[in-house]
Amino acid sequence: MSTRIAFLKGHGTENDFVIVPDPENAIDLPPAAVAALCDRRAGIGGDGLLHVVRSVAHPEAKDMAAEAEWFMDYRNGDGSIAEMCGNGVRVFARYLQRAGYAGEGDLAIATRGGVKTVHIAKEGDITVGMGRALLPEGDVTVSVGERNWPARNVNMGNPHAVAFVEDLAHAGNLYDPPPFSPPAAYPAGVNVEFVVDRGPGHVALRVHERGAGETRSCGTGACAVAVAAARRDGADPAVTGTPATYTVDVPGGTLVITERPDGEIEMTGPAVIVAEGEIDAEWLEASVR
Ligand SMILES: N[C@@H](CCC[C@H](N)C(=O)O)C(=O)O
Repeated sequence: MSTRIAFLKGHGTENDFVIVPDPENAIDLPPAAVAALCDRRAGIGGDGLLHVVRSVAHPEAKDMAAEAEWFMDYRNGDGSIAEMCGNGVRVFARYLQRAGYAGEGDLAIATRGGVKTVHIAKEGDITVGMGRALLPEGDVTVSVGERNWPARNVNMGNPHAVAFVEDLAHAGNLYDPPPFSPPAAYPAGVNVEFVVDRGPGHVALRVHERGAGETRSCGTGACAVAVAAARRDGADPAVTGTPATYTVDVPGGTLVITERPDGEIEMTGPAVIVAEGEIDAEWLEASVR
């Protein structure tokens, strides 16, 4: 009889994840296994995978264990590693709540992008402190077909290029990464957001996620977009002394982002667990051979 590995499936604004609880870090998840689990036809399907591990049991998180009991070992759907996932960290918190590992209130979660604090309510949306954005200098141009746009570099722990466009349809097919120049701008790849205005403090985006293709939402991307929009709109909170709040519509829902005068960014949005089940360990082993 084959061994079975527990999993759950969840999403935040339809950015969907396979969740693998593994407190003691005992499950081997090489990139091929992650890609097999995230495959939408031959696997469970997901934009990414949330490996739920106690910080003390993971070499990349041991140093954060005093601050945060749990480490979000986040993987993109193609098996690559990413520093941070804004929708994922809310879904991660929802899983911990459901499993009885966390109650209502504030909870610190370790990520490769540092420790994030999540506020868990009994039900409804979850708010996460996303930290500060970095705005690396450098001109970047993003292209789709004959169209080119200047893009703003925003780093939310992971890299983003934000381009304001007239029509989201101009972004075309975002399955493959849109070309950018200079080609060496993002040696480790980049997430690209295309943005239109919907009204004051209200924008909408489509996104190409590094390691996943076009997704229905990206939390770090929505934060990057809110920061780029605030700078464009002359609403930089560090300058005005007033928090800037943007409602960001994504194909899978809506996120609300606030940047405070001290630079700290908060994101609020849904986090839903939709199913739980068991992975056949023999199938998983065979998928990496
Ligand atoms: N969906 C995420 C971002 C996941 C990581 C990203 N694809 C990367 O490679 O940086 C989010 O909600 O932030």
